Amino acid sequence: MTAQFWPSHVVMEVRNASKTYLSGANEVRALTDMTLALKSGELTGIVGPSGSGKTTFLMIAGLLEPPTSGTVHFRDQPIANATTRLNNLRDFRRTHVGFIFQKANLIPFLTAVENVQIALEINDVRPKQAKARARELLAQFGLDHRENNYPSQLSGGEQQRVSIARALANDPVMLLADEPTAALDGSRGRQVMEVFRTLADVHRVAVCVVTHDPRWSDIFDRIVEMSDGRVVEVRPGGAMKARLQV
Ligand SMILES: Nc1ncnc2c1ncn2[C@@H]1O[C@H](COP(=O)(O)OP(=O)(O)OP(=O)(O)O)[C@@H](O)[C@H]1O
Repeated sequence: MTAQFWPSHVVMEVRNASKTYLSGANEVRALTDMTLALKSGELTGIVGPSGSGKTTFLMIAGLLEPPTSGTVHFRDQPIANATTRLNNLRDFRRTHVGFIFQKANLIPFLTAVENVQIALEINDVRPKQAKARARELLAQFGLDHRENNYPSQLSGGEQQRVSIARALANDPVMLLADEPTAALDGSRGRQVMEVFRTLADVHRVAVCVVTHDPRWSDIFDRIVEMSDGRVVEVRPGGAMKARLQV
């Protein structure tokens, strides 16, 4: 039996969430009554025009922004709503959620290996083990020869790969990525998407990727299309279609 047929469960669910930002005197409605569950072992792509609320959804699902109304549930237990102090969930985020943003956001005065290592040490992994794990992760992304370089000495694509290694350091149950391949060339981009596919299939991580790039649609289980702060369509991606045809 292959991994993809193992039962999956809902890891994080955003329920009936709306989000309004204040922009000067104006209110901007970024999400309207959005419900979406992210399941273990599932690779979800989120697509939609600029300003449709994709990043806002990731921020709410990742407990970096509270919804204005609605709730976020972790394994069926409510974990956040409009009144939750998200600072109190910092430890929870560190141990359960991996984030990858458009920009790598590495710490400039730490080397590549130290940038990954620190994510482990914050979670009480001993320095020696943390370094070994960090080196292993960097090697997986073809960065073994770059581990002692500082971010300013790395290309944009290399920096992004370090940030992916950092996001995976603590074995998150959920990985949220916002345009992770935007700074990568085609083959590096595919390599990253294939890592996400493996994380979902083998490690049963719930992976959710915001992307504008139509080349990856074959690799997703499902594609969620957003428009104007709402989900307008959920369709099977290529991975799910391939399975249905087995
Ligand atoms: N911090 C903020 N303050 C004010 N308005 C915001 C803020 N963040 C997002 N918005 C607004 O909310 C709406 C949704 O933004 P969001 O970034 O979620 O869209 P997106 O689909 O991710 O866009 P893109 O593809 O351009 O990244 C937009 O109108 C945006 O301008």
